[in-house]
Amino acid sequence: MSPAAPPVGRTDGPPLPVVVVGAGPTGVTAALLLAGYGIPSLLLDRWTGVYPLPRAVHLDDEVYRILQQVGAHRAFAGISRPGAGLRLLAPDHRVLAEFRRDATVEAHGHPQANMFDQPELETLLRRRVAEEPLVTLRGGVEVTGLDATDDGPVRLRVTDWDSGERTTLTARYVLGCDGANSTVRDLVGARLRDLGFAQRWLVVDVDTDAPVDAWEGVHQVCDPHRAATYMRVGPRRYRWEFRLLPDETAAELSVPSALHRLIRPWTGDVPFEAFTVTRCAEYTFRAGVADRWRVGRVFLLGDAAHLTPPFIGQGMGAGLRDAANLTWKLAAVLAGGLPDSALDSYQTERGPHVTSLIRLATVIGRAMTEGGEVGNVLRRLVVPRLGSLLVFRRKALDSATPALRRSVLRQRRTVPWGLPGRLCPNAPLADGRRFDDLVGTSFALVTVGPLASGAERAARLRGVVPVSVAAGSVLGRWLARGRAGAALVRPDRTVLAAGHDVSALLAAAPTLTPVS
Ligand SMILES: O=C(O)/C=C/c1cccc(O)c1
Repeated sequence: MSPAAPPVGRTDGPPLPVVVVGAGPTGVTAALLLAGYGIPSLLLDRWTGVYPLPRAVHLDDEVYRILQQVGAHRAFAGISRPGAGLRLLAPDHRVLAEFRRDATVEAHGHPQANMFDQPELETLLRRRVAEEPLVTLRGGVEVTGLDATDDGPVRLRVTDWDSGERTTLTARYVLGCDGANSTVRDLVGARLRDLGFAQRWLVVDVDTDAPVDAWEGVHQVCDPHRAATYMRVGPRRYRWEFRLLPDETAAELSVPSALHRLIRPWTGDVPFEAFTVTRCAEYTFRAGVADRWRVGRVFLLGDAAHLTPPFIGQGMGAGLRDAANLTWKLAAVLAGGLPDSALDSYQTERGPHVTSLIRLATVIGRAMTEGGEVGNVLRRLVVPRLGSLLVFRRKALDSATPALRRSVLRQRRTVPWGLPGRLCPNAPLADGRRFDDLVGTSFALVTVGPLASGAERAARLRGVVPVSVAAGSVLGRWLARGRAGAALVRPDRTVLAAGHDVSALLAAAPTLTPVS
């Protein structure tokens, strides 16, 4: 924790630019991204340290790019291991379908699937916070009140858990990243819309140096009698999840003999004593999306805005995607380069994206658990054909997740093959760097061949990084596939606009640095 919060932001001082409530992965990432755009923030959390128990275990290559943007990718490489992919298995563990993930790094510059231990990730993100002068972290405090009007600063009442001292802060914007039971969501009157999925599962985390001789990807056992998930998370760490049947309690399955029976299909003859169970707890996996992600100048991010069952490993990443989507816009608004109304695009863009991933996760969850014996027959027929679904289908240069198809930032409707709304690949460039290394926190204009000197000057004046590529290069081919000669790419790597008129593309780039 930083020694003390700055005095600014109290009601008697100038408002803070941004207060972030919740210092989990989403909140910390949002604060670090804001710092990258030069925006100071105060990060508040109920606890003083990192929550010690494992939760999320996977992120994909798109989300890895966000960790790169906050300078955490090298440390993350040290604590994560590439995942081999996803297998859907029959009750007898025969493989029904396999979706391999690539540990080489073609589209986004990082392995496609990455397994990790969440407390380790949070610890390294906190280390980045400690290095970052623009982020002040205050732990042990709770937000107990919020007054949000549409145009004035937000007033937050904050209570210190130890001393009971109450402070009132003001902020121009507040980001509620305070998780599934979000206080901020309640205080602004937003509601989580239930998407009709609730299943009780037993989550078992294990530490061992005993060999677990299993395929190094995620195993999803489709079995209405005992659906299960298994995956290796780290050199010594393993996760199992078992669906609880309606009449079962977590307690009865948590005793060593019952646990041993459950994990034996993977551990074989290894004695149960070789495994240290670090957590064995019941979770209800739910699906839901908040009705409003913005109320005045308060925004909801991460689990405060949406809940996803874990079956495709996209839960935590969704929060980091929220942070990447919102923070550059907030920076542009605070710099005077975009109107406040541009922030409405946050829910417009992120809502459909996260909803489609939640729906896919629930489809997988149901495919694993429902239908009895008839379901088992159907699964044998249908599951091998799931490869046509997004997330499962990963071709070179494809994104893992859908394009952002709706946005108030774009005037025209996009066409299915078009680049707007898609992520620009983090492709290698002629000088050996990759796209993200060159572009950093700026807008970029990707063109085939160099820009004319006037256009290059105009780009630099607007803070847009020109990226000229050869027609046969990865990005040159990507532009051609999108039937465009140039693409304007936002700092969150999403294509804002594409076409052939470079001046029109440049004019669409907002200012991210203060307008004097
Ligand atoms: O699709 C993948 O590569 C990973 C899927 C995944 C990851 C973590 C947990 C899961 O239940 C699925």
